[in-house]
Amino acid sequence: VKYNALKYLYDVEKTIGTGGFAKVKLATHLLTGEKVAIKIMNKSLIGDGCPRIKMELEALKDISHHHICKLYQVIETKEHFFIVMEYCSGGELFDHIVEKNKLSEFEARLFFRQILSAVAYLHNVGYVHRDLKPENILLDRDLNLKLIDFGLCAKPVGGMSSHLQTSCGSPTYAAPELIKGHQYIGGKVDVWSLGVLLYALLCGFLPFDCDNIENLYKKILSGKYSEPSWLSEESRKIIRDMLQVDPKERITVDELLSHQWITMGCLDPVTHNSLNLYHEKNNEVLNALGKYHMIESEEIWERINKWDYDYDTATYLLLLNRCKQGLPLRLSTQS
Ligand SMILES: COc1cccc(Nc2ncc(-c3ccc(C(=O)NCC(=O)Nc4ccccc4)cc3)c(OCC3CCNCC3)n2)c1
Repeated sequence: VKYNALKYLYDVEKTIGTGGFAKVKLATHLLTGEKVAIKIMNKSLIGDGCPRIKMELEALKDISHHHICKLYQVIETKEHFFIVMEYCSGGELFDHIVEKNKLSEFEARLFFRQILSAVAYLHNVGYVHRDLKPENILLDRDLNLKLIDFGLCAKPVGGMSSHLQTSCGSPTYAAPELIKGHQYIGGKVDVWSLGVLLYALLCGFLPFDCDNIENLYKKILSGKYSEPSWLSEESRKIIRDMLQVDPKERITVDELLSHQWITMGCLDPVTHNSLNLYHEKNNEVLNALGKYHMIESEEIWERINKWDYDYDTATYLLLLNRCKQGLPLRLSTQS
């Protein structure tokens, strides 16, 4: 199927993922030749004026963190939303763990610190993820982690403390209070999922797993899981701190940032700060764009600095990415 809205802008290639409402296609941004992931949603499937999509898109526009997949462009037509996102060429963390069976404590620490900084940043800007699982954690070409929210979960408007009723996310990683349908604090739900995630990284299998949902729920509500012999005392402790059934007993994200397991090996505490400057102005990229369009770079910046998430935004952000990796800035003329 050819999408007219993408013609002359992107060369759409294979499908790399399909979810409930959406499918994701690998594509090439024609002006820069960079790979992107385009999440295509059929409006008729989503119905009711798509408020959750609009909420997610507003969230994504606010988010700029080196461990969260970047939004490049949004195209809306009568029947579709096209969400152009950063493409992670390393695939899913899940496949990476499966292939390595389990990670050493050192490797798990490096990965987990990256996920923790992404979640801490999200909470700091007032969003809760609520669907943290290996399928939603991707790897870029340098094995840096990139958090995504493939499942399209709504984000709380009222920031962290608002009690959220809507339950979403896969039960395997879902906190006890979430599956009990109780009122819950979003941030605490993410900590439970982080605990399940770290357990999976260190053990190569899940703490609560079952062939049927009933027993899975019972196990999660019991909070009982096995501790394999190879787990160090510190690993057991941080997992225990996160997999507390009672949210009030559960460690907070802020406490996790400087947990002894996190800083082991003389590592600094994890920070929620992003390495990306918000709406960063980069003169090297502006000069390259100015030359290409034969316009003053200041005038280019006037357009870019509106952050309309149109093709210009995508081009600027893709070139900014290349510039930060020390790669040459190229603008293809065959567009
Ligand atoms: C090399 O082989 C491979 C193999 C597999 C993948 C790749 N690469 C690759 N890169 C990029 C994507 C992608 C990025 C963002 C979104 C998204 O929906 N963002 C929205 C979003 O992140 N909201 C949000 C985030 C944080 C807070 C609030 C809101 C969706 C998809 C991808 O997808 C494929 C799926 C497949 C099923 N499992 C999940 C990934 N795949 C490459």
